[in-house]
Amino acid sequence: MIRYKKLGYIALNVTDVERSTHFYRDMVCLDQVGEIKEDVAFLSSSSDYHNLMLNKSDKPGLKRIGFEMESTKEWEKAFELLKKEGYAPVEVDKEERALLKIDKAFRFRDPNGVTFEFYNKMMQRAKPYEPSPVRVLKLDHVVLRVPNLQDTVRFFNEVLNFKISDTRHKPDGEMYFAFMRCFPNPFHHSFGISQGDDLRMFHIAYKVEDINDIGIARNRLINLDVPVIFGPGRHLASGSIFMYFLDPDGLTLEYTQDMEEFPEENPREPRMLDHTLRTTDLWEGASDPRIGKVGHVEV
Ligand SMILES: CC(C)C(=O)/C=C/C(C(=O)O)=C(/O)C(=O)O
Ligand SMILES: [Fe+2]
Repeated sequence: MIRYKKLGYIALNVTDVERSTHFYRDMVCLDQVGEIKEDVAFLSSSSDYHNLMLNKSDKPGLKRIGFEMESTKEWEKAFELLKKEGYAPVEVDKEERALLKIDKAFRFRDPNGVTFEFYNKMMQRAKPYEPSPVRVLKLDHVVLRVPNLQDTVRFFNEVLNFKISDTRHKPDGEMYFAFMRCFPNPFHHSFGISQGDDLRMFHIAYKVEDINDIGIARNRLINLDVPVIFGPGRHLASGSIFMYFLDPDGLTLEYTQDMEEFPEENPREPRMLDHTLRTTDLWEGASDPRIGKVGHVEV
């Protein structure tokens, strides 16, 4: 069974790289790493060289999702496994790895055609990351909407060894959402998958230090007319306090805080959770219809 370190980075497509770089730097409070070159920007929320890559495209949304493996041995195991299972992993060439500041990497497509990159390690920055005024701790999770949830969950669980933390169900019992963690990373979900009519990125989330960061962020966003579209509230599934807002292209971002963690040995069983608003938000707030609307997935 293959083992992961964490959700490593997200590559987003944005319509105006400079505008989005300023937004992710000044409003989301990530570090811009290096200058914008050839319409590509890198931002970081840790000592990693980057956790967010911005690329120019007229279709804003997701380009790919990068996971860091626990070790080079696990990276090699993952490559062999995906080859054996017929997912045709392709190694990333030296020039691109130099741009991404990663050592070894391969890409493959999941059953929906979404590009995933698995890498063994990323260059670490000497300069400490000192987020301010919103204390962002890490890239936390990404959520996709897919046309076939059952097959997608099966692939991530049975082939890729992601664990199911919880699922949500309609009144007739049908599953419509799965929260998955990249084993043995303890956090409740680094990857969420929702049943949808089409393939779309729903949101990406950054973890912040505490409730003060959510309050500070809310006022800063509202003062600059950035749409805050849901929250603050508390999700029942992970137990986290959340707040969702929109980036300049209308992509949905979430700040999250205080998510449940699972032990590697003897974790609790996944729960079947209902579809009610109270399960989505224990504080019963309403979400704005713009949530998750923009999020083209490059396939
Ligand atoms: C709206 C979905 C179905 C939901 O319940 C979301 C919950 C959580 C959580 O429990 O943390 C998320 O972070 C999320 O999917 O955004
Ligand atoms: Fe989320």
